[in-house]
Amino acid sequence: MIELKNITKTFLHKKGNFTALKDVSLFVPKGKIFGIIGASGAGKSTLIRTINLLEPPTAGTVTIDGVEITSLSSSALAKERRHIGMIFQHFNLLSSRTVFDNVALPLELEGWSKAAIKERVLELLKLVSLEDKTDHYPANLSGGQKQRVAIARTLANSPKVLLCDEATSALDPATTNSILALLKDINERLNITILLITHEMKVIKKICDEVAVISEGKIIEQGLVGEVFSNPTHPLTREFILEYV
Ligand SMILES: Nc1ncnc2c1ncn2[C@@H]1O[C@H](COP(=O)(O)OP(=O)(O)OP(=O)(O)O)[C@@H](O)[C@H]1O
Repeated sequence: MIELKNITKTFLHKKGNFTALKDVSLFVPKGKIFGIIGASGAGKSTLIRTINLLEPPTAGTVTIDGVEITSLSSSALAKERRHIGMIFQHFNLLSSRTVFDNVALPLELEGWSKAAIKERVLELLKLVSLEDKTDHYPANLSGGQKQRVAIARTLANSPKVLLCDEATSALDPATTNSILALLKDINERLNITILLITHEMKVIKKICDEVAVISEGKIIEQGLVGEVFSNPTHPLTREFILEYV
């Protein structure tokens, strides 16, 4: 479903270039939850941003559901991007819009009718258990509620893939668990493939089917979560597991 082949990303600067991703290859099967774990500065954010080409790779290809998006024109890419949802650590909601209007935004941009928007937004808010907050503004919501709004908004376009950029890192442990449970529920109910990045092994253990460990821009280990936990081959993977247990 998501295939990265030989992705390299070099940031070009006058003071010197920096290669943040080095020959990264990954395959995320349809309907699975795939986690990428790494320490600060390992290249996680850069990697997840290359998947929807927010950060175009310097070399390598990205293929989503059979479409190699790295070779598309900008108009074709804009169309494909609608199938790729993304949520962020700091939610990225519009503070001047209510919960309802935040979720409605992608549908307004697609030219949906008012009646169809209302039906869809209420359905999405029910899915994330926020039916009672439609008229609230983001400033009056908890962190977990804000992330639920962001999830509902990104699901509005019925994406095939959901990218989660440290989606629970700003949340307390109980709220983290409820958001992870929601992501698992969405994955199972809507069959959406999820790729997430995190610095916490408990996130991987809780919902991921497969995991890759990234260090200094390279994937140093990957496999099924159960197998990597029972038989880690790289010292850094062992460190992450020890922090978890
Ligand atoms: N625009 C940029 N120009 C130059 N270097 C960059 C740029 N963006 C990221 N980097 C560098 O690339 C490396 C990887 O950064 P990245 O943000 O992907 O790491 P990360 O694993 O997500 O870290 P964190 O968990 O702290 O967010 C870092 O050394 C960072 O300084």
